[in-house]
Amino acid sequence: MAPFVDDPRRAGVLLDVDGTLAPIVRHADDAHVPEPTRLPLIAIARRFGLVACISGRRASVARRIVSLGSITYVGNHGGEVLRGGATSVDVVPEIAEWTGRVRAFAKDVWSDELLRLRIREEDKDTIAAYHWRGVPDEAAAQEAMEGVADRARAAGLATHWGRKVLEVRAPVEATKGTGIRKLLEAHDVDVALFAGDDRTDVDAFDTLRELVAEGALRAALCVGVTSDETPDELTDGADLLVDGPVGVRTVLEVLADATAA
Ligand SMILES: O=P(O)(O)OC[C@H]1O[C@H](O[C@H]2O[C@H](CO)[C@@H](O)[C@H](O)[C@H]2O)[C@H](O)[C@@H](O)[C@@H]1O
Repeated sequence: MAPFVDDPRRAGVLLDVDGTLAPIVRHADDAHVPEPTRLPLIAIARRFGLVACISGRRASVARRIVSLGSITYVGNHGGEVLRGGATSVDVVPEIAEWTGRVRAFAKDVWSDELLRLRIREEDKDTIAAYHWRGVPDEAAAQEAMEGVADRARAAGLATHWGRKVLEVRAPVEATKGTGIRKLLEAHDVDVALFAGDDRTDVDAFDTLRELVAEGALRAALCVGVTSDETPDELTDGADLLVDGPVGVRTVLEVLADATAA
């Protein structure tokens, strides 16, 4: 932690939201960041050169979940950004062009069978997400989602699997890594850490390491947040593993306490 707390104004703290700041819950709409996590987050947001959330959520929804308006939110896995204090979201134009096709696919693919399996849709504007956490038969739901993913790819769309969620997206290169790269180009920091719990977060790890190799960062720290659903690639890619959102809270408290003076 020394490179981060020695000169916090030259350090970036980048955080995933669901499963990292906000505990995983059955219904996506119920997610929130607990107050004991928000408190050190608010403290470091005042002291560090860059604090941002890099989420698979829409940027505006991520801001609602975290409930801190002063920091920047990169949303939809790098597809959009809501800057600190801003009221409008910037969407990657090439992705925005696909919104109509993603929506048309989502309408076309929806069926009585998906309804019977109790699969839940999440409309993320440029992304259609399908959730099956806690449905009566999760295995059957996941199998049905394999069919949806096949159809999406056949329609020229991209698919991404997360924690009991399938996402159908534009076939445009946008990841948490591309979002972080753009963000760091606009912020003069020497070191950055990222904490995340899912496959999409490994892109962020990779980009931080690329930035170190390119000389754009002096050091990076990749924090993997573990659960009973941790993908192997996240464990393999992490420099440090912490146990769930409570472990992340501890990291934030360490950063806040060490920079309090
Ligand atoms: O990148 P993140 O901020 O971690 O967002 C990833 C996805 O998070 C949400 O889904 C996940 O959290 C839900 C609430 O705890 C949970 O019910 C679900 O099973 C998880 O997959 C969100 O709904 C997705 O849109 C995000 O892509």
